[in-house]
Amino acid sequence: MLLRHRFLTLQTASLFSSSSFSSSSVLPFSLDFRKPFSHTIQQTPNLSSSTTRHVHASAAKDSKPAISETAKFVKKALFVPPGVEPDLVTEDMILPGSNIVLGPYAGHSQIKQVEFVKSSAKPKDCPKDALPEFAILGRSNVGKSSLINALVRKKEVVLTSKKPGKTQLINHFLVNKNWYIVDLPGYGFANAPESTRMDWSSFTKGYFLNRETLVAVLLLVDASIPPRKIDLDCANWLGRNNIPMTFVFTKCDKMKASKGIRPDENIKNFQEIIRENYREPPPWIMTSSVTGLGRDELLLHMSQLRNYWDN
Ligand SMILES: Nc1nc2c(ncn2[C@@H]2O[C@H](COP(=O)(O)OP(=O)(O)OP(=O)(O)O)[C@@H](O)[C@H]2O)c(=O)[nH]1
Ligand SMILES: [Mg+2]
Repeated sequence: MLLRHRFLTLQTASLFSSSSFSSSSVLPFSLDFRKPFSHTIQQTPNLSSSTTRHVHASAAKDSKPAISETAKFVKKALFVPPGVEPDLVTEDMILPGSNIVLGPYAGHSQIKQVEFVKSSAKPKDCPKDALPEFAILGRSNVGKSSLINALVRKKEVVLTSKKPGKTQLINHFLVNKNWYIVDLPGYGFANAPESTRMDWSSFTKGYFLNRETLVAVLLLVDASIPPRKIDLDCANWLGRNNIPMTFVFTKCDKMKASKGIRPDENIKNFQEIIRENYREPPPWIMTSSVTGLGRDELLLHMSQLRNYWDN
């Protein structure tokens, strides 16, 4: 059994209902922590979900201020990690700009040291030292390499480019000598025919399916453009294959986004689709590699996933 299944598993549920994503082969999924930490929110959340009520009730009981705009924006579809009782979630446990509740497994999160280890052309060539790792996945040009540079606070640890397709190999970066960040090739080149767009999977498919040390995939989604089918197709593929993931919205600094739609609106629209199709909400977080938005929060989230995985 893959080690990552000790941490969390994505489960398939009923068929997609959204017409834009309807396909007989497309299945939604939900997050489901395995025992002994099975504190998931049970039903499809909406504005009046059980979690919301818990947040409100808890805040009222403790005479805390009313729920913040951020928490409202989260739309009450919280990601509750292992070790947290959903009934006891309070607003101050939610990471700003995300739906992620911080739990007891969160720990040391800052990056003190990072070193490039290797580029692998094939999944079987990846490091074999069994350290936990996070894969950075997303459409070409979404900002994968930039996010890694922002996380490690180095400008050029990873090459970035205006030209899509810069990252061609599986690149392993060792952090603090005990976990990896993995930069992957992007999928969905603009202008490429649909048939070749998902070719990334033939390259990285083996990696996702066989990498036992994969704690989670950070699936990057560009918040400066409206939701793309290919991103949801990718999320769906990961879900069907029980690969844990976190949605990381990038380019949230681009407030003058294309087509006059702002990042927060794009994210809300994306959330609407997610909420329609997922029984349990995956964790998601807003980031900007330009301003550093979400950096520390994402690292904290990664620390709780990693520490639980290590446990
Ligand atoms: N404004 C803004 N631009 C960004 C951000 N992140 C990345 N970019 C820009 O987006 C472009 C692509 O960034 P990369 O980090 O190279 O994207 P990538 O996903 O690694 O691309 P591939 O390796 O080709 O798949 C570059 O011009 C970056 O400067 C961000 O948070 N805000
Ligand atoms: Mg790149």
